[in-house]
Amino acid sequence: MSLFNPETVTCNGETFSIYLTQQELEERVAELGDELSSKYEGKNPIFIGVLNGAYIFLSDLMRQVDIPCEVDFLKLSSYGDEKVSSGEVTDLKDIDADIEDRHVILVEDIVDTGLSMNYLVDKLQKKNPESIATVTLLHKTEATHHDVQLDYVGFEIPTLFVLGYGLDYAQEGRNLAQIYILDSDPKE
Ligand SMILES: O=P(O)(O)OC[C@H]1O[C@H](OP(=O)(O)OP(=O)(O)O)[C@H](O)[C@@H]1O
Ligand SMILES: Nc1nc2[nH]cnc2c(=O)[nH]1
Repeated sequence: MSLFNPETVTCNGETFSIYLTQQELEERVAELGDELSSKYEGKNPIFIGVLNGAYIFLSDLMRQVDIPCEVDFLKLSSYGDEKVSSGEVTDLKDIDADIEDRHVILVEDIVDTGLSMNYLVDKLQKKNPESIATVTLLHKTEATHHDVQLDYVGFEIPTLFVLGYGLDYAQEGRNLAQIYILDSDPKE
């Protein structure tokens, strides 16, 4: 456990309260790792992490997977430094691996409107993988209005802005070991 896990944090002048503890995160990530290990036994899957937000979740998740597997990353941006989506996805970095005929496990930190996940599954399908499964640590169920394929979900959460465990507010707060939720409405 981290020695510094406060109940509330201030980030860029806004206050956030604890929502998911380090222990809750560890337990759920271990469950997801077990499920993936069973499902992909003998398939040598490639995990594709979506930078920046998914890097902490992905690194913890992969260490809970006990079968041979690989990793690569891509990067998009739709939020910039804001709390609401710009409504457009910008490609910032593609994967380097050849995923043709491979079993792909696409890993996101959060599905909010669903724009990014929808865009990514379409983009990766064009590279002719054998299969694509999606994993997201967090899903804002009521905020999702794009059609999304979600195969593994860590936690369903309300439509409020969250911070920590890889998720930022204007690039800060990714290093928090727990997940915090904004005390006021994100659009205020
Ligand atoms: O479902 P959506 O409304 O598309 O939102 C989800 C996306 O938003 C975040 O990315 P962001 O653009 O904030 O970049 P980051 O991961 O570098 O923080 C997150 O990592 C997802 O990719
Ligand atoms: N940090 C952060 N990024 C997001 N991207 C989409 N929704 C969110 C959110 O609630 N928090």
